[in-house]
Amino acid sequence: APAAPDARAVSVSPYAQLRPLADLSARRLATADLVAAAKYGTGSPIDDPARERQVLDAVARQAEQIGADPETTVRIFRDQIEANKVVQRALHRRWDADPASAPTERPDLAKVREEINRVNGELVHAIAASEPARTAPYCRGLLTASTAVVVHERRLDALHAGALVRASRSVCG
Ligand SMILES: O=C(O)C(=O)C[C@]1(C(=O)O)C=C[C@@H](O)C=C1
Repeated sequence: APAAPDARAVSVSPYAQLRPLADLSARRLATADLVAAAKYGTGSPIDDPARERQVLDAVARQAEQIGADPETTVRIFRDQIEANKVVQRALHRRWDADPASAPTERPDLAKVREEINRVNGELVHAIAASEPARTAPYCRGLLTASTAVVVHERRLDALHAGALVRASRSVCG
């Protein structure tokens, strides 16, 4: 039988539930720079529907295993993926316009995906543990605050800050 959701979630403050979610989203978004560099100049498209399917199937399974809602989890992950693509597209445009700013080393996409998989697993848990906060009427305000703190702590530029907001679009509700 699937394990019950983390019982501690109900006793952790709503802000303390959303904060790790925002931080993990930012960590996942940081991988977009590496994916963009891995694909740049190789002809590999930014959009990889087969890989997206894999990611969404895996997180749905992981959510079920811990007794969390797979549909909510998938919905939130679709936004994580969209946000990742926002960053990749912007970087490719920037590098096309200014080749001197393009990366000089090409990361191994398989390695980057291993990191993405690790963050995905942590995100599934953070989504599950934040259920009370995500369904609370004050979720929006706390999410905005969490996002602002993460933007500041991680010194995110406008591109990544905007993408982080995109990533959290369907967290509340
Ligand atoms: O793994 C990739 O190729 C990525 O570009 C990352 C990612 C993701 O966010 O997981 C984003 C876009 C692709 O369509 C597939 C997956």
